[in-house]
Amino acid sequence: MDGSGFTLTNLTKVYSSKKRDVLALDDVSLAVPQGSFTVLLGPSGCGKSTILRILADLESYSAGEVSIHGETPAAVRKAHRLGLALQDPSLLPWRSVRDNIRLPGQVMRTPIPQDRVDDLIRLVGLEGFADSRPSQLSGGMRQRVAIARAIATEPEILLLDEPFGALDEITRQRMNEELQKLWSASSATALLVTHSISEAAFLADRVVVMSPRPGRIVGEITIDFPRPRRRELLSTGEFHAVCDQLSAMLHSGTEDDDPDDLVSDGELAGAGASAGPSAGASGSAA
Ligand SMILES: Nc1ncnc2c1ncn2[C@@H]1O[C@H](COP(=O)(O)OP(=O)(O)OP(=O)(O)O)[C@@H](O)[C@H]1O
Repeated sequence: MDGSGFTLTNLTKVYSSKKRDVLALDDVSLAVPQGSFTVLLGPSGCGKSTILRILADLESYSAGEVSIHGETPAAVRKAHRLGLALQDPSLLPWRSVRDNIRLPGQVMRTPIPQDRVDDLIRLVGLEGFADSRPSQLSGGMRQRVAIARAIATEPEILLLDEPFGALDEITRQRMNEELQKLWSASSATALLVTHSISEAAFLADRVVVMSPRPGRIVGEITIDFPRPRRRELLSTGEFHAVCDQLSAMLHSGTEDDDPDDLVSDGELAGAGASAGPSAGASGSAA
């Protein structure tokens, strides 16, 4: 391990099909410091999930370089050093809460000790539900199981794709406080994608703002509200100021947005070959 966290260098992703090519990421460069909590914020279609899927080795990329703690995404995935939670919790319906949380240990052939599984169930507030099936849980409870499963093997890297996107505002905020607690107790490098400005400002050490068509980074803000952050933070002037700054960045990235995300082969060839750093303003807030 080289202590460098994640590094994306001039990353370009083109989704190709017979009908058309979509330039989903255009020359994206990003460094996520080890042990940090970074949030990718942007509107729908800006390529947030594509970045996350590339890091998780679920998607290939067209040009550029990706390094996770000095290694390729494939090497990190094969070594089971990654925890992943997606918008759809994708639990195994025939397994109990306890057995879903134990699953990654079984895949790794390194069983998770029973007392750790019990601790995780307590940590995510599901005491009394260890033997329940996913169908007997609410959406928020299922997401808590998914988060517990993602951190069960104490992964070095935690990738979270809008894990609470389908939840109501109050449950979502509570889950964000829990997630922050769980992450703070670990040493994981976390990357979460969202289109919620307040969620980004609440959770992140650093918010990276993206714009769509093609997906690119338009700026970033360091957020240094002390932790643990509690919901009272949401009503402070400082928090609103950070949200305003993020909102301005988001809008600056979409003002001259071309709604046509289709590009010609010639443009794609140029995009793949260009090697300049992403456009980016950087600032410090709070
Ligand atoms: N498998 C695919 N085939 C073709 N195009 C795709 C595919 N996946 C994503 N795209 C396109 O790539 C672009 C980026 O998609 P991506 O899902 O990464 O965006 P996102 O920012 O995560 O959006 P959302 O917030 O809606 O999930 C979009 O234009 C999308 O239509």
